[in-house]
Amino acid sequence: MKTSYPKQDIKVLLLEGVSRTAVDTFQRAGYSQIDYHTKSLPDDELKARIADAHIIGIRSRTHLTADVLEHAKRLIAIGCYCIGTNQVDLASAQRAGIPVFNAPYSNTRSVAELVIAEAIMLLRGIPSKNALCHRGGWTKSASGSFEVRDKIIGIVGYGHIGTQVGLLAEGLGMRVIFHDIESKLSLGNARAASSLDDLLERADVVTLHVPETPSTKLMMGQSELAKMQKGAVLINASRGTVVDIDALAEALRKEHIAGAAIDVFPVEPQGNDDPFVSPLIGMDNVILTPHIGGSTLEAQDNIGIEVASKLVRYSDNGSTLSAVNFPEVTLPEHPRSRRLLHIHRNVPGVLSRINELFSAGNMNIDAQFLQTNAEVGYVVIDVSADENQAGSLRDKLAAIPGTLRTRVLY
Ligand SMILES: NC(=O)C1=CN([C@@H]2O[C@H](COP(=O)(O)OP(=O)(O)OC[C@H]3O[C@@H](n4cnc5c(N)ncnc54)[C@H](O)[C@@H]3O)[C@@H](O)[C@H]2O)C=CC1
Ligand SMILES: O=C(O)C(=O)COP(=O)(O)O
Repeated sequence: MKTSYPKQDIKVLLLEGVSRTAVDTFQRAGYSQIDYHTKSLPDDELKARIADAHIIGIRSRTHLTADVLEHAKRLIAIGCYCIGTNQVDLASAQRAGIPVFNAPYSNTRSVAELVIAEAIMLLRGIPSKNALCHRGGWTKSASGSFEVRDKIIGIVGYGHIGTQVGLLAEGLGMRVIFHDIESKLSLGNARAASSLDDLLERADVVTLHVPETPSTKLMMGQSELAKMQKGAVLINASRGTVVDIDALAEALRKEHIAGAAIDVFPVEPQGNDDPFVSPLIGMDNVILTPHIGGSTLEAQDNIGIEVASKLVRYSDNGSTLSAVNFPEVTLPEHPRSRRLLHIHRNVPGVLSRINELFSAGNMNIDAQFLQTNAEVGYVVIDVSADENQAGSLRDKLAAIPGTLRTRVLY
């Protein structure tokens, strides 16, 4: 699709080594200005580079705060090449008229598989045995080694990943209980625990699958860890803010918790080769992984295509389907019309001002799509107009009070 603003002038900034499938997807769609980085960028460099980017693609490490977004004067869309979107100030992006897209399921299975592997490893005490063998030691003993069969796995956050973990665990003969703040349909024989405390008191394996939100911040602190059964194990592949890492280190030192597998940390290095610091370093009974729960080639390749396609679709066509912070509008193409986009604060009177503009210009509207949420309204107008008329309409649309952004798409 040929757009009014030439695609070769649209700058795409891709960070954190997103899959090359993302680059291919952009290139195949005609986008050639791709600035690709394998790491996240320090704040200053991020602000400098985002200043003239039209599209940015990040993973979990890059924080797009209100302050950073202030510098993003030309940004039209953000792609999170992952599930979590906590690293983006979604409200600020919305107020700036910038939709945010992610890949809500592409790495779900990868995380679930890792968690199951870790549950088996931890209940067998493998991390310590492995570490000792590497040091030339030998502990051939069944002491502290258990089958997962018939053990209880307690899943905190029974969403996409949590339910997958539950199904896989049940396939291994585990008993599944879960805790969620929403009422959830139990899959298989899973049962809802009556509370988080109830889950912690009963589970042999506690695994966390909640998003980073104010309600999950440090939800596993000293007192919650103390409520876990002596000898139970903890897995965290959600977000580093969910567990009080010092309290966990202490519970492990005291051998109240027998082992842990931790994939996410309160502070993570900016990229490979940067140093990793954690109070858990050196603990033989802890599996430490560098935030790779979702890092399988299958997942990353799919994510690359999925998120880049959503960004291309928005940039080419205006579709915001599956945006996480924005009214969702999905649109058939009307190549014989001119397409104008108008993003505005959701205040009374904007739509009538838009319609007045078109009726005053005696212009035929071929199609109009509108969606609003509490904060923002998004209108797409297909109109029979020539290039000059469309340009002048855009200027008039931009002058309507409450306007956040306006574009002639094609
Ligand atoms: N380690 C890694 O590489 C990866 C980590 N993740 C993390 O896993 C998280 C979960 O992913 P999904 O399962 O896809 O999300 P989801 O949105 O499908 O599920 C999250 C569940 O947590 C529940 N929840 C929210 N607050 C809660 C609370 N305070 N207490 C109990 N339950 C609560 C929600 O109601 C929901 O059911 C993501 O937000 C992301 O942070 C996701 C993918 C890869
Ligand atoms: O999908 C998520 O939310 C993840 O945590 C994975 O993040 P990553 O793309 O590996 O930085």
